[in-house]
Amino acid sequence: MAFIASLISIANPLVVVLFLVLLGYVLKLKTSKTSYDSTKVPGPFAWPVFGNLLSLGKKPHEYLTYLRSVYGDVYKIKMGSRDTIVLNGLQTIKTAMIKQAEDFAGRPNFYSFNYIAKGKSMGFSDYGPRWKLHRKIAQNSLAMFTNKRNSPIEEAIIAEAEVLANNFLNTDGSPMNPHNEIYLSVGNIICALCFGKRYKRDDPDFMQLIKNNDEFMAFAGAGNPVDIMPWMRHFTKRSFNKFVSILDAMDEFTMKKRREHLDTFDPMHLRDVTDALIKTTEDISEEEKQSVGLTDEHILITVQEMIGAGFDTIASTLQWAVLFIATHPEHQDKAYEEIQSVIGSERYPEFEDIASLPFTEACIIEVMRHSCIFPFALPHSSTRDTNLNGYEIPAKSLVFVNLWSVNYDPTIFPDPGKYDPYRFLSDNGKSVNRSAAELFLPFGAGRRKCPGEQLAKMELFIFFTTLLQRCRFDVIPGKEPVVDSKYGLTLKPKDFEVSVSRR
Ligand code: HEM
Repeated sequence: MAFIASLISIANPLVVVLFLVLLGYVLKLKTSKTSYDSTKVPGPFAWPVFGNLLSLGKKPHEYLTYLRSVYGDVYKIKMGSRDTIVLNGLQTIKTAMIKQAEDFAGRPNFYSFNYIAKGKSMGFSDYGPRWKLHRKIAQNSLAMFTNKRNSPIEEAIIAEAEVLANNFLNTDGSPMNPHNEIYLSVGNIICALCFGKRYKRDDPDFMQLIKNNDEFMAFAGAGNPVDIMPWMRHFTKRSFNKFVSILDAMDEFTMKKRREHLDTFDPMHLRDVTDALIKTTEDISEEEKQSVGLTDEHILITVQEMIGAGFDTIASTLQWAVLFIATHPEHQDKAYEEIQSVIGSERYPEFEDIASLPFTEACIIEVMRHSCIFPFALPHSSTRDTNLNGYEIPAKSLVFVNLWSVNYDPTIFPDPGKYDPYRFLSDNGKSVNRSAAELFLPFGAGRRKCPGEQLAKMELFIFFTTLLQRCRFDVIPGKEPVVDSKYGLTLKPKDFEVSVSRR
């Protein structure tokens, strides 16, 4: 009691009131009778106002995976005052995302989602007829340029991989951080896809796009507290306005590109995703659009989504790839020998080589498992009252899909912290073990599964194989990289340096 009296004498009355409310809350919890109901989702104690936020730590995916061992595959935490269901483990996540696909295909109504792509994004909008049509349009416009054999995008990736390998080799064995060059190359592929053009590194438009993207990632990666505690918008106005101004710059950039495209648009010759979307606005009838509430603005702004989703994801994965390969010279040499025996050094790798390079492909699959760049997919929401594994889940619950709990499940992948491509090779080592590769879900599953999977696989394979064909990556003695991640919108490796020499 003396402690409370001295607290009252020194503290701000508001803090004291808050303290007493918390104390009352804890005492009430301790004294109230708990009646056990097996259909109620279990979970840890949550504080008022902050819920479990303060326990998440710097690596929320690791903490939430630990909670799986206490509460099982389905449990509840509070993000601020918001109930959040966390789904863990391969079978439970597949049941929710595939068997009960409609029940869990929603997105939460986060405050910041109203501002991304002027609130007209496909990826951040809730499930329903408008989303379905929007998703179909996005998927078709991507597929037009990424699924075809000899697609122009494949040519652009091959050319850009050569640029990347040469720029690495130009460092002449001095210590280098691969981050910037990888970002510029991957950014150029997104530009080729969306705007039909690869840029010189110092082109002003290209530099603007990279700047916008960097700022967006830095801001969004730090998390928007207003999403889970909307009342905080009154205290974070200045930083939220900064976020909105970054989004405005991104809108302005895509509008400018759209105007340029409209000046030279030819419906018989679609050059890129922007053209494909312009044509879609003409092809779909007004009645169909109106019946679901989709506008031309929704359709055209989809290009911004491709840039946002297709840039950081692939660039982060490639950085991880360089890190793992430099720290595992035995795997690097084996992949190099495989590439030499199948492709040699006279021509550059193409996507169809993937079928003849099982070890190299296994190295990439293991990069995706180990790096787990999306530990929680994107936030989901339940679309109706439902039941999962015997637990009742109310409509509109915020749902986190813990993909990390799958990639790092030791019962599926023994010693999960080890980079081991052999996990994904068949016993005779002559082919990829496809069943093993299906034991984790890097692109999510079900209705919201990533529509960029095909492009991502093509890009990762061509960049990775070309780099290994041309370059040797070594760690720098005395400056060995720490294999660890920075938490953000995607998990990225902590900064590291390697040296590059010619093969
Ligand atoms: C290594 C590369 C990539 C990985 C690991 C990845 C992974 C993911 C994951 C886990 C999701 C969330 C799924 C969910 O919410 O359940 C997602 C969504 C999405 N991804 Fe990717 N992605 C990659 C590359 C790309 C690329 C290249 C594009 C497009 C150019 C793209 C476009 C999208 C879009 C638009 C969504 C939202 C889908 C929706 O809500 O319906 N992604 N991705």
